[in-house]
Formats: sequence, C-alpha cells, structure tokens
Amino acid sequence: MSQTSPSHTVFPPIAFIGGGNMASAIMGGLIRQGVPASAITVIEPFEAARETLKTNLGIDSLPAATEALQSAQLVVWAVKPQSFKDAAVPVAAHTRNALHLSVAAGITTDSVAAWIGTSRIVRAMPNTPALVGKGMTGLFARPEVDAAGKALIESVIGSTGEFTWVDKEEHLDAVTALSGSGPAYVFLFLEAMTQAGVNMGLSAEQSYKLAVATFAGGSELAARSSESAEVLRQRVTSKGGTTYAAITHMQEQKLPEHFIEAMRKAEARAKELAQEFGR
Ligand SMILES: NC(=O)C1=CN([C@@H]2O[C@H](COP(=O)(O)OP(=O)(O)OC[C@H]3O[C@@H](n4cnc5c(N)ncnc54)[C@H](O)[C@@H]3O)[C@@H](O)[C@H]2O)C=CC1
Ligand SMILES: O=C(O)[C@@H]1CCC=N1
Repeated sequence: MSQTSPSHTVFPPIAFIGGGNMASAIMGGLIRQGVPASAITVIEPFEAARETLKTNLGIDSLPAATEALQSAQLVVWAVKPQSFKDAAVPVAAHTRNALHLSVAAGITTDSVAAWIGTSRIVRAMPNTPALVGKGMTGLFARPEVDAAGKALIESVIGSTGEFTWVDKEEHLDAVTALSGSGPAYVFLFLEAMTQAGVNMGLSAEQSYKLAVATFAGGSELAARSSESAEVLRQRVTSKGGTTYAAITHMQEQKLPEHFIEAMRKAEARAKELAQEFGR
C-alpha cells in the first residue's frame, strides 16, 4: 500500500549525518513542509558539500559531530555504506535517545544497532525523484519503533513523495533493486530513446523532450488506470504495426529477461554491501 504523509505535521529537531544527494532530497522535502533550516542539524565533513547545502537549502552544517546532536529527536543517516561505521563512532554517544532513520543501501539494522547503541531504527530505501517531491521509498521498522516513531518517519519521508512499509527487512534489498536504483534505469532508457531519435534525424533537444514526456505520460497513465501494464502495452501494439515491430525485436532479444536479471544483480549487490561494510 502506498501512502503520502498527513499534512500539518509538527516536526521535532532533526539531525542528518551526511549532507549529500539523498540527505538534500529529504531536507528539501522538510523545508517544503515548512520546517525552518535552523531546526535541522547536519554533520558533513566536506566543505564543498557544506557550501552546496548553504547555497541550495540555506542550511548551515557542522564539519564534525558535536553536542548539538543531543537535541535531535530523529537522526537521519545518509552516508555511503562504506562510511557508515566510521561516521557512527563520534555520533553514537550523543544520539542514544533518538529515533534513527538509515537510508544506506544494504546496511542492516542489526549493524546500525551495534554501531549506535540503540535499536529504535527504521531503515529506508528512497530514490532521487524525492528531489522534486516524486520519491518512492520502502520502509522497514524494527519492533522497538513505536507507532509515534513510525508516524514521524511517515511524515518525514512523506514530505518527499510516496512510501510503502515492508514486513521483512530483506525485502528492502528488492526495493533497492527496483525503485532505489530504478531512476537510473529510466535515465538509461531516456538516453537510448533520445539517441535513437537523433539517429532518425530529430534534434537531440526535441528527441529528449519526446522521450521524457513519453515516460512521464506512460507512468501517469499506468498510475491512473485500473488496467495492467500488459493491457496498456497491448493497446499501443497494433498487430503488424510499428510498435509490434519494436516490441517483437525486444522480446526476441530477451530484453525483459535481461532486465529482470540486471535487477537481480542490484539485489545481490545490496546483500554484498551488507557483508562488506556491515558489522
Ligand atoms: N543516490 C541515490 O539514488 C540513493 C542513495 N541511497 C543511499 O543514500 C546514502 C547516501 O548516498 P548519496 O546521498 O547518494 O551519497 P553522497 O556521496 O551524495 O552523500 C554522502 C555524504 O556523506 C558525507 N560523509 C562522508 N563521511 C562522513 C562522515 N564520517 N560523517 C558525516 N558525513 C560523511 C559525504 O561527504 C557526502 O556528502 C548511501 O548509503 C546510499 O546507499 C539510497 C537511495 C537512493
Ligand atoms: O547505487 C546505489 O548503491 C544507491 C542505492 C540505490 C540508488 N543508489
């Protein structure tokens, strides 16, 4: 079940560990909901990233963990999986009473709990369309997270788009392969469709516009329709027509099978990340 956040949420003080792409997407959502930049504490060691946060979101960030973290009731972990363990050491002592939200791919909540000394953890897998309020996020809560904690997470993540809860933590690896990495698949298709248009004589600009609008329109039609993607596809595909020629070639080349196999690779990589960078 997909949901969006309730409106008129009052957000408590929130800290972000890591102020890169994903953190910025979530902070942008919070700011759109009316959270003042001054209510957000960010630990971000790299100066260039701190300047970007200031310029884009008006947020002042700190280069290292300080006692300022103690006021945070929610700590959002948005560092790379390989940086998580090192980042946790200086933060943990200040944040044991907070609720924690990790967006790191692969890293299990068992690892996070061992590093930060509390089990009040929600693990999330967002995606970059969160930057424009069109994100899709998978969420998993440990049993130690109560209903109020889950409601807070729904408000924070809901400010970036839609979300769905999974009952088994391992399913977040599937979510990672599907919607977490998924925007990159869309962009790869956009690149290929644009190139095809150029090869057939269209300008790059016009070709890209056609491709982007086709993805957006196809997605919107699927979202609003009660019919399956297969039926919607068949509606476009006149027997012996142009679409039939393209789809038949894709099926003969086993494009769907290759695509499914590629997503298995992403899921497997998420599990490897847990092994490589977990506790
Ligand atoms: N980019 C994406 O599409 C998605 C990313 N994720 C996850 O989000 C996490 C962050 O990814 P991005 O935002 O793309 O990476 P990013 O590289 O843009 O941001 C990570 C930030 O963490 C900072 N950092 C490094 N060491 C730190 C430390 N010790 N303390 C505090 N901050 C530190 C870096 O300077 C950097 O600005 C990753 O774990 C990734 O798996 C999840 C879903 C989608
Ligand atoms: O590629 C990655 O590892 C991260 C997780 C999902 C999207 N980006």
